[in-house]
Amino acid sequence: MASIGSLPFTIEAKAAERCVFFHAKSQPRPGFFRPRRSLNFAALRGFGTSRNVEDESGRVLSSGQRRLRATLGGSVEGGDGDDVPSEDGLQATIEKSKKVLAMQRELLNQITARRKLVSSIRNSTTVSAEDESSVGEKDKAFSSPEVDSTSDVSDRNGSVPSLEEQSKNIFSSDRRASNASSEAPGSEPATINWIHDIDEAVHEGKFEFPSHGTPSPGRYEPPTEDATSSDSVKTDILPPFVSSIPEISIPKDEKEEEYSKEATTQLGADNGDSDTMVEDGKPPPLAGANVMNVILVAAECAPWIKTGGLGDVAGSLPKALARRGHRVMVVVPRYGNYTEPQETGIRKSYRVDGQDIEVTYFQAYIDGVDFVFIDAHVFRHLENNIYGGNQLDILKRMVLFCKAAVEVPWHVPCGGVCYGDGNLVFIANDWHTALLPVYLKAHYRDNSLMKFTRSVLVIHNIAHQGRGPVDDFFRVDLPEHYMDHFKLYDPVGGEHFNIFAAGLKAADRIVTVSHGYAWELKTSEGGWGLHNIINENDWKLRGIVNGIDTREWSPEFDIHLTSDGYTNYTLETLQTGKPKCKAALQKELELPLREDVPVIGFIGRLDNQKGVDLIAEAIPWMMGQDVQLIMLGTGRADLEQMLRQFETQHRDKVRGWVGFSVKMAHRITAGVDILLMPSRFEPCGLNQLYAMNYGTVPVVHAVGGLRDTVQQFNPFNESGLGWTFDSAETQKLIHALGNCLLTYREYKKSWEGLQRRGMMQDLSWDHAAQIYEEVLVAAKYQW
Ligand SMILES: Nc1ncnc2c1ncn2[C@@H]1O[C@H](COP(=O)(O)OP(=O)(O)O[C@H]2O[C@H](CO)[C@@H](O)[C@H](O)[C@H]2O)[C@@H](O)[C@H]1O
Repeated sequence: MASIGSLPFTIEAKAAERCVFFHAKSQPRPGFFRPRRSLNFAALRGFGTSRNVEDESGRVLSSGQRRLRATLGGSVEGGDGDDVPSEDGLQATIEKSKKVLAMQRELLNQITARRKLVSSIRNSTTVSAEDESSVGEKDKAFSSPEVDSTSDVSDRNGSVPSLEEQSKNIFSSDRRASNASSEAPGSEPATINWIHDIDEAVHEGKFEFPSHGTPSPGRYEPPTEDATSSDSVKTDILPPFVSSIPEISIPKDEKEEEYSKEATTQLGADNGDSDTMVEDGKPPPLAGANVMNVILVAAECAPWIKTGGLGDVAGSLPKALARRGHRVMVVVPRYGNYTEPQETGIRKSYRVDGQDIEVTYFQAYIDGVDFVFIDAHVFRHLENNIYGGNQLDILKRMVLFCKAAVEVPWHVPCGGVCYGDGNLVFIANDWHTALLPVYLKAHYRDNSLMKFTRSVLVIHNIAHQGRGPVDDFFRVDLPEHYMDHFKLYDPVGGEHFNIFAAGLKAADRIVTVSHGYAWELKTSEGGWGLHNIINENDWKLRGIVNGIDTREWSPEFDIHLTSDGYTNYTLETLQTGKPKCKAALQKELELPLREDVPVIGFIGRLDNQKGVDLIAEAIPWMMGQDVQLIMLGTGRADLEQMLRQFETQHRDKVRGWVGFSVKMAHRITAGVDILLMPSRFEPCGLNQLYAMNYGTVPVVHAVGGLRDTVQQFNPFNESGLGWTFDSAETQKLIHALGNCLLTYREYKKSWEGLQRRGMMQDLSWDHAAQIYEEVLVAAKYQW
C-alpha cells in the first residue's frame, strides 16, 4: 500500500474543509423525517377510564379529557345535564379543580426540569462551528409549531408516555421504541397553555388520537411495540440469508425486573444530578425523547480483547451512551474464556462460504451496557492474534461475525428481553464490520425486515479496508446486483473487492474519529483510494473526536499505579505524585534514577502509520541530549528489531519494550514527562489524550486528530497543550522536541502550566456521546 506523506494543512485547506461541510449540510435530504413539536399528554392518562363519552363532533373522549373539560367549564363529566349545580356538586368541582391544578403544577415542574436539563446540556457543550451548524439544523427540525399527533406523540396504541414513563421505557419490559417526543431537545417545551392547546386541537379536529391505521406514504411510521417488529413477517417467505425470525417476544420475568432496577440505579448514580430528579427519585434520561436501542459491533473490545484504539473505543463509548439513557449493547467475538460473560444457551447457525457454522452467545451486563460475545470455533484460540490467519480465513470470520451480529437483537435476550429491531441503530466499526450495514440492507431491509433498524459506520482507520480479489464477492453471500458496491479500481490494488467501500455506501451515516481526519479522508492522500466514495457520501459523514475512559485512564484511579513504587495522583498532588511514578518507572526498567532528566515516551503499533522511522532517524540527535527514551510497541518485525537495537546501543538512555502490555502502557503514560507521537497519519489518537490527562506533555505531528486535540504551546500568553510540527520530517520533529526540552529545563513554571492545562481538560466521552446521539437520531429518521 502506498505510504502517504505529510498532508497540505494550510489555512486555505481548512477554509475549504468548512465550505465543503456547509455545502453538504445545506443539501436537502430526500425523505428525511423531521419530527415536529408536539405536546406532552401525559397528564391526561392518569385519570383512568370508565365509559365512553363523545364530544360535540362525536369523538370519544377519555375520562381525563372529560374531567378537564368539566373543570374548564365544559359539560361532559359529572354534570349529567344539571344546569344549576348543587352545593355538593360545587364542592366536587372545586376538588376537581384542585386536582387539575396540582397536576398542572406537577407537569410544569417536569417541564422546568426538562428545560434545565436541555439548557445544562447546551451550556456544557462547546459547540464548534460545524456542530453549531448541525445543532441549528436540528433545532429547526424539531421546532415546527404545528401539533403533529400521529408521528411522535404516541405509541401505536395511542397511549402517550409521560416523561417519567419515557425514562422507564429504556429499561421497561417490552422495551418498545420510545419514539414519543414531547419536547425534543432543541424545541421549546409546551408552556402553560397546554390544556388549552390540547383541548383546542381536539376540538378543532387538529389532533386525532392515533389509530392502528396504515401510515400515509412518505411519513415516518413509528416502530411497532413488539420486541421484534419483524415478527409479523411469515417465515415461509423468509429470504435464504436470514436464519430465522423469532415468533414470540420473551416475556418479562424477575431477572428482567432486577436488570431494570440495576440499570435505573446505575443511571441515577452516574448522572448524580439532583436537579434533574423527578418526583420518584429517578432522573429523566439525558437523551430525552431520543432514547433508543444501540448496538455497537466491533472486532475488539477492552478490557477483554484489545490490539489498539478500536478496543478502547468499543469498551468506553457504549457506557457513555448508556449514561445518556440509551439501551446499549456491544457485540464482539469471543476469542477466549472471559470470566464475566455467561452462556445464554442459545444456538444459531449461519452459512459462510458454503458451510454452516454454529454460533452460541455469551452475555454480561456491566456498567449499564450489555456485552454479547459470539462464540464459534473460528474465533477460538485467536486471543493473541485476532487478525491472524490468511486473507480468506479473516474474511470468513468477519462474514460470520457480521451475519450473527445483525440477528443478535432478535435472538439474544438481555435481562430477559431481546432488543428487537424497532428503534434500533447499529454502530459498525472499521472494515471488519463494514459488512453489517450491507447485510442489514441486502438481507433484511430489501426484504421488508428490520424496517426500523439503521446503521452507522465508524472509520477508525481507512488504511485497512478488507481488500481482496473480485471473486471474494461470491464468498460473502449477497445478491449479485450488490457486486458493484464492492468493486473498486485504484492504481495500487487494480480492480479489486473492497468491503469498506460497500459498507460506506450502505450505512445510513458515517462517523470518523476527528474533524481533521474527516477532512483528510476526502483527499487522495488521506482517503487511501476511498476518497471518491467518501466525497460522494459527504452528506452523511461527521467527525467526532474520541473521548477517553476517565476511570480507566485517570492518574487518580489507575490500578496500575498502586504497586511497585508507583502512586496515584491528581492535579493537586501532581508535583509529588508524578515524580514518584517517574522514579518507579526508571527503577522498573533499570534506567538511571534521575529526577532532573527529561524522560520521553512512545507507545504504539510499530508500523508506518505511527512514524517510528522518524524517531529512528532522530535517535542520533536525541542521544546527544541528556534524555531518557522509553518505547513500547509491537508490529513489524524490522521495527521491533530496531527497538531492541536502540536499547542495546544506548543501555543508559533507551529502553525498547517489544510486546503488548496494558500495564506498561499505563505506567509509561504516568512516568514519562513527554510523549512523542510523530504519526504520519492519525485518525484521532488516544495516547496523546491519555498523556495529557496524566500531566504528560505531547509532542505530535499536527495531523488528523492530533491536530484537533493538541494546541501548540505559545510562550507569550502561556497557552497551548504541547508541541506540534506540521509535516512528517525528522528535522521538524527535532525542532519541536528541542523546544519542548528547552522549556522542560529552563521554564519550570511554563512546564507546570502545560501539565495543568492538559489535566484540566474534560476529555471524557460525555461530550462525544452527545454528538454520537445526534448522528444516531439522524440515522434513525433516515428513510
Ligand atoms: N504495545 C502496546 N502495549 C499496550 N498498549 C498498547 C500498545 N500499543 C498500543 N497500545 C494501546 O492501544 C491504543 C492505541 O490507540 P491509538 O488511538 O493510538 O491507535 P490505533 O492506531 O490502534 O487506533 C485507531 O483507532 C483509534 C480509535 O478510534 C484512533 O484513535 C486511532 O487514531 C486509529 O489509528 C492505546 O490505548 C495504547 O495505549
